[in-house]
Amino acid sequence: SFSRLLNYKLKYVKNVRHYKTNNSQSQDTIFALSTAQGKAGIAIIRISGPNASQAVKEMVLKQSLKKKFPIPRKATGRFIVHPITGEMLDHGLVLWFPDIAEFHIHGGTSVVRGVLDALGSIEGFRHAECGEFTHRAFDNDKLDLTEVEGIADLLNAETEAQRRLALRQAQGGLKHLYDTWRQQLIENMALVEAVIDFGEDENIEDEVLNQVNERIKHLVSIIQNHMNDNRRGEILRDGIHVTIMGPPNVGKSSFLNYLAQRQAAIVSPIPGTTRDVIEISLNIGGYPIIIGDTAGLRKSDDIIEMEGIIRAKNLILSAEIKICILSSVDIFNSKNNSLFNLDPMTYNAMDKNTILILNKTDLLNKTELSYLKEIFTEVVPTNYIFCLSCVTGEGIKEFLEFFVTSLRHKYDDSTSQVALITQARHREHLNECLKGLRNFLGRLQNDLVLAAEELRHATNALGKITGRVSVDEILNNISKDFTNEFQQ
Ligand SMILES: Nc1nc2c(ncn2[C@@H]2O[C@H](COP(=O)(O)OP(=O)(O)OP(=O)(O)O)[C@@H](O)[C@H]2O)c(=O)[nH]1
Ligand SMILES: [K+]
Ligand SMILES: [Mg+2]
Repeated sequence: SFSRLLNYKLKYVKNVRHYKTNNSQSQDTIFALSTAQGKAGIAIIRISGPNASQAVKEMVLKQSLKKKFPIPRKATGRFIVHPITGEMLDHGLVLWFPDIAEFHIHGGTSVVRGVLDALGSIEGFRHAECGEFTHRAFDNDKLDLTEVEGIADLLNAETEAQRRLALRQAQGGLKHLYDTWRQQLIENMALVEAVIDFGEDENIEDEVLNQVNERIKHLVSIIQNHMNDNRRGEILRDGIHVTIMGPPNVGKSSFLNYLAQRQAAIVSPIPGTTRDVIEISLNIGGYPIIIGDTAGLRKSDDIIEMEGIIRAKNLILSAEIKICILSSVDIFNSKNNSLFNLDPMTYNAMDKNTILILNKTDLLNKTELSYLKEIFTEVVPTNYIFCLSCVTGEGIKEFLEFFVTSLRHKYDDSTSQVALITQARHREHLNECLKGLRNFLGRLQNDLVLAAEELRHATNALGKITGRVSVDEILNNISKDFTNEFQQ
């Protein structure tokens, strides 16, 4: 009956998650130095493949009185010898994880060379290609693409925020999410296909399709929510772009140098000193910041300065955070002029989220300063105004406290329930998936076959993120088995 067939189909797709690809390359036994090149206290050599245990047998057990194979996942101190000559190479720790052996040896160049050469002399063993261990883990379904990306990001992480983000992904945060969604899609697809192939009772059909409709609608809203993250993950992974802007000579380069704690940009009393964009990477409160100093904005006839201003404007447009610097003393002195003589180029580049810094406060007294702040607040579009001095450092601590708090507010990843999207690639495929699901919902009432095609498309898009086998393959298998069962 129809319901029996449905059950069968659902049972089948439950196993899809464990569907595996076979790869002949993974038959070789490979080895490599897993720790960094060069002299070090300890070096770790890893051996992986079907014959990995051979390395332990030939280099640890053969010449030893202790013939017992190491207990899995337990480090044991052993002599390591050359498999052919029997020459003693080192005394180190041997670890056995089924399919992978590790030798933890002394990190001297000659010791490492000796052990690697010895491994190479074992029949069927070869040195691993770059990234081959990870590749193999992917082929063996131990890691999916997002986990591989996470591990790469973990190696490159320079700040705490990047490390947290990468670790979450390396541990399967995204994989789990996308696999769950994909599984749901496949289940729903099986239902739709069952109706297409074997639907006979309109009541059951309607009931099944209504159910599918509801579930897909729900999933659409979940995916939308997931994507509605202000690109936090992607921005954190690449670094948060902060641009310093403002008129000439207000202390933009001085501010950059203060944050960098070095003379990264040239500072001089001559307006128009900075022309090229100067970008430096900083770790501010655990967040990766790429901060750019720019040419002072003003009308100019100098072609080099004009080019500098064009570059400044481009950087301002692409900034995630804009810091506008003005000179408090200049503004104070022009307080009777319209708009404080504020150049329209600078004024127009400001918006309500711009952080405004009134620099050079060491040249004003307290009364002048608080008066200035009070009247100036009315003129600018932002509420974030800080008074500081790049010469005395006064006020910079307060600015940094605010800055880190607002970074946490905007980019904190630890409050998110699920892992964050970290690459444009993920977003593209998710968009593709959403498109398919929306089309599916639109077509469900009119053309079931076309609708099913859209669902398949959406499922494939998710599979592309995790790098899992194409859905067509799975479904062909399902259909084949299903038809057999039906005919019996
Ligand atoms: N008194 C005082 N002088 C400052 C302060 N910050 C910068 N200056 C001086 O202001 C002048 C201009 O500083 P820069 O850092 O070159 O200013 P800029 O905005 O980068 O200038 P351009 O690159 O030419 O647009 C230099 O003589 C600095 O020493 C400050 O807080 N107090
Ligand atoms: K200057
Ligand atoms: Mg400058």
